[in-house]
Amino acid sequence: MSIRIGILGYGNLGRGVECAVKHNPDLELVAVFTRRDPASVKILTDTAKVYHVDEAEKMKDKIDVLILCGGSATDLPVQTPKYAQWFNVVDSFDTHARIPEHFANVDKAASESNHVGIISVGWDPGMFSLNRMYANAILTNGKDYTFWGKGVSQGHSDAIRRIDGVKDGKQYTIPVEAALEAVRSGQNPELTTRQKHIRECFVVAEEGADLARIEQEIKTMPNYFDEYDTTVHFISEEELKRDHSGIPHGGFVIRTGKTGWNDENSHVIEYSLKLDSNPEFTSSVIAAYARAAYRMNQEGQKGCKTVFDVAPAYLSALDGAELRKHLL
Ligand SMILES: NC(=O)C1=CN([C@@H]2O[C@H](COP(=O)(O)OP(=O)(O)OC[C@H]3O[C@@H](n4cnc5c(N)ncnc54)[C@H](OP(=O)(O)O)[C@@H]3O)[C@@H](O)[C@H]2O)C=CC1
Ligand SMILES: N[C@@H](C[C@H]1CC(C(=O)O)=NO1)C(=O)O
Repeated sequence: MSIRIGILGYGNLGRGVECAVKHNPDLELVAVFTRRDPASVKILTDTAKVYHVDEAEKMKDKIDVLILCGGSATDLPVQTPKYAQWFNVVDSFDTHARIPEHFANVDKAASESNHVGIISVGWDPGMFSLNRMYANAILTNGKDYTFWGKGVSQGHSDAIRRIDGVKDGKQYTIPVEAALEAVRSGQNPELTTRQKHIRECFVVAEEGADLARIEQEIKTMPNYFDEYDTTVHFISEEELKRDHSGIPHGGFVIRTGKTGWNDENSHVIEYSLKLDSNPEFTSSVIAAYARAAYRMNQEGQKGCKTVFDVAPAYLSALDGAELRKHLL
């Protein structure tokens, strides 16, 4: 029997999840929920329907896992705990500084309703988090670094679009070459947040909007831009569509460490991603964790989980001997 999936929020990530479900034969898309007029939202899966979010609770017995695809800046802090009352949920919440608060809110709702809520699923947080954790557990005497880009951060782009007077926008994260070089050459440098990345924003402003205010709001935005050197370019909708239509990204986690009685041996662990489509890759991770959420709940588990709490076998559509073929 297929695992019945619902999507709440139909943007880049929502479209990516719809596509990821197609690539997972044991998953079936049942419904897409939106805050907009459902008639205005066109999906590509003809066996599913679009509903207004107000209809979601009525479908709690028709959906095994609801995937929250809203923005982290303002949507998920409200939506994930709300819908965890009625569903197993998975989200991609990535406002790193607010994850503890989000975890507590989702854990309360999911525990009380006997559901599983897996938060902060994707690549960072998500797969990069897992690899940082593995590397630190293995090379206890070491140092690690995370670099992203050059690519489009969906979280930062969503945060820009939420600013009053912004019609559309995209944010590129760009690693600082000197920092990359110092890490790769094994200098183990101490680097501040500002020394590792710069952020470049391309913004389409509403007619008559106060551009200086928008630029200031972006540059001083806590948890997103205030610790970075950020540039803001105001462009037309046509230019954004023509020059910035893709959502590529990537990056890597690297940890160097030493072993031996006198630290005589050095080791390097590296995990890297090169993504044509940030949303489609993120959605592929989410689809695997939706499978896990369903299975864990079927075993009687409940409450909020992160990628650290999910045994890898829950993620795979394979089991038993087929799964163990990955050991070979
Ligand atoms: N952990 C990780 O590694 C990653 C996390 N993310 C997270 O995913 C979040 C979502 O990113 P993304 O999907 O790019 O954000 P979008 O801005 O594309 O979508 C966010 C929400 O906005 C609404 N929306 C989308 N398009 C429109 C439109 N044309 N008009 C009006 N409303 C619209 C949708 O809700 P509705 O349908 O209800 O209107 C949608 O759920 C990011 O904020 C980021 O935090 C992303 C990538 C990686
Ligand atoms: N959550 C990020 C995924 C990675 C990319 C990123 C950044 O460019 O700052 N941080 O984490 C996203 O929304 O794209």
